Amino acid sequence: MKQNNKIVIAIDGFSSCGKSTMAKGLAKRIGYIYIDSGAMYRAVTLYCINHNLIDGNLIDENSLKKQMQNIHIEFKINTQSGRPETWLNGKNVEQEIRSMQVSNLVSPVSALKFVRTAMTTQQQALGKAKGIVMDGRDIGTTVFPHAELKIFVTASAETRAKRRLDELKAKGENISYQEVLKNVQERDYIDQNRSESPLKKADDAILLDNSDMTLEEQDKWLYEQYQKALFK
Ligand SMILES: Nc1ncnc2c1ncn2[C@@H]1O[C@H](COP(=O)(O)OP(=O)(O)O)[C@@H](O)[C@H]1O
Ligand SMILES: Nc1ccn([C@@H]2O[C@H](COP(=O)(O)OP(=O)(O)O)[C@@H](O)[C@H]2O)c(=O)n1
Repeated sequence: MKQNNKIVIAIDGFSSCGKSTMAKGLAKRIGYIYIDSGAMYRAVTLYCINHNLIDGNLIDENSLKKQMQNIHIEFKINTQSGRPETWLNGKNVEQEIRSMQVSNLVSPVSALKFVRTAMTTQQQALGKAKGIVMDGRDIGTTVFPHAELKIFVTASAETRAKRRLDELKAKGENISYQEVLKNVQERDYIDQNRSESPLKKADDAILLDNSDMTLEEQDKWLYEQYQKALFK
């Protein structure tokens, strides 16, 4: 049911396929709130790193479970860029959460049931009034199963790794294509095979393979899907 003609838009898909770029662009164009659900899982992972809850690949699940109540995640619009930034316990962590250190640990943290329950509850609260574009892995399947528009984005792992590599290099990270490709493939595997709300296309989601699409072409395509969903 639309509330004052506002709907919920879920954009799920594989790592680094362009979900956030598409979601941000559409939200800005139609005046919706944009929520990067991945940033929330990244913020939990950063909290774990900062509080020594991860040793190698081993997560101190009992301690993390007790400390979930200490993890407060907010999104605040940067007045200069106009873009939302992720804040963890009162600190702007938008840059830190995008590091490879976080990217190498976020999938195991995100596979924990109590982490997913806490994040999903917060995500659903954010979308209560509709008028939201949320991107992630399980938005159309678990967080907003009744979303009026669901998109599932994919592209070849090699294309996605190249896109992420270019993004990280532009931010000054010194990293190899092989390292990025390995992280993309590992996270896709873990995300798809975890027992709790795994990454998979919702039956009623529209599939988009944007391997050969430009930023402009995918934005145009997404806006057309939004217009169709409004008048469904
Ligand atoms: N169609 C596209 N062609 C080329 N680069 C793209 C395309 N879509 C997104 N990108 C770039 O790929 C990188 C990852 O995009 P992002 O939206 O962060 O992916 P995701 O949110 O799926 O992880 C960004 O640098 C973005 O500008
Ligand atoms: N709704 C979501 C969003 C992200 N995640 C987890 O968080 C990780 C990082 O998500 P992200 O969207 O920031 O990652 P990228 O697609 O930007 O590489 C994913 O690899 C998942 O493990 C999740 O489990 N559920």
